[in-house]
Amino acid sequence: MLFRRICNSLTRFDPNPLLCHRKLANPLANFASCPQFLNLNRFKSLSHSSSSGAHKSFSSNSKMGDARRPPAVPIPAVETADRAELYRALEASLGCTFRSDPLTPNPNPLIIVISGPSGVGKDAVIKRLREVRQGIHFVVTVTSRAKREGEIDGKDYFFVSKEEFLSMVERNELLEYALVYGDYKGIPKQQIREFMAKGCDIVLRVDIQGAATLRRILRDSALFVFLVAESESALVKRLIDRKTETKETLMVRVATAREEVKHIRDFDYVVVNADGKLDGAVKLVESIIDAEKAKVRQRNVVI
Ligand SMILES: Nc1ncnc2c1ncn2[C@@H]1O[C@H](COP(=O)(O)OP(=O)(O)OP(=O)(O)O)[C@@H](O)[C@H]1O
Repeated sequence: MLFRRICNSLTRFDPNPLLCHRKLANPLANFASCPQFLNLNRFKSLSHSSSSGAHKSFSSNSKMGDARRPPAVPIPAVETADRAELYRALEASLGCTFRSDPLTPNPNPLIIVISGPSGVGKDAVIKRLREVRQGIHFVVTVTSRAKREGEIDGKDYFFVSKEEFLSMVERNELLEYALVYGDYKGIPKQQIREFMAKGCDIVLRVDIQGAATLRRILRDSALFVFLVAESESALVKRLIDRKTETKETLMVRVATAREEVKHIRDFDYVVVNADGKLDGAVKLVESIIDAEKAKVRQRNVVI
């Protein structure tokens, strides 16, 4: 008898719940809504429309207790009913159709600022990160410094004259710029906008001074990662081995590096790039990005 009643109530509903968009004919009128699922939908629509881009939490009015009310339509025994049968019975009992679109919006594109003392391995980490991770765009900075051997214009930097650089500053085309060791370096805004619009995460490589300026401009809307070597001695050896410095610039870079480590507190994360362990450092940076993507309250950057 009970079994026949269940069958009768189930046959009144669309046999394919995944294609059923209309409101199910619910035999129990007072079960016209299902608060717990309406709350999920509210969560979705709030998140999608939110100007802050932050994920919203469930409504505090959520009556989770409703889910534990005795089902209005009998639910078949889980041991004997097949999945489709149970699914339809749950929909019928709750009086709504289960939606299959994602419950959470896509995470916001991130701006990841990677900084650290000279010679710590910023370029090396970013180069490897780009090899192993999809969907990130490394912003090519504009610089007035001379090209080093092996560097490619438009790939490593955009090399421009001092005059050209200063006219970009006048046209407000740079997010941030600075005079570093006698040369100008700046971040073109347009490139960031273009790639964020495509959904890419943006990686910015800046020195400590640049990171401090970016922090003032972007505040918590960007992610700041500080790279360090495992020790001061390792950092100095790395700079010497790179063979790109004169003895004068080497002195300046080493002296500056000692000061720069003190700025670590202005960053969100610190990553040790230990000698011979470049991949480990890159993995940690990737984990940080992944964790940021899973955050309920997303960073939301506007350039
Ligand atoms: N984990 C590592 N182990 C060994 N060598 C490394 C490691 N990371 C980077 N290096 C080497 O250290 C040197 C400095 O690295 P890199 O040029 O990437 O530093 P940087 O922080 O970008 O420096 P700068 O700010 O002066 O441009 C390079 O020769 C690089 O190959």
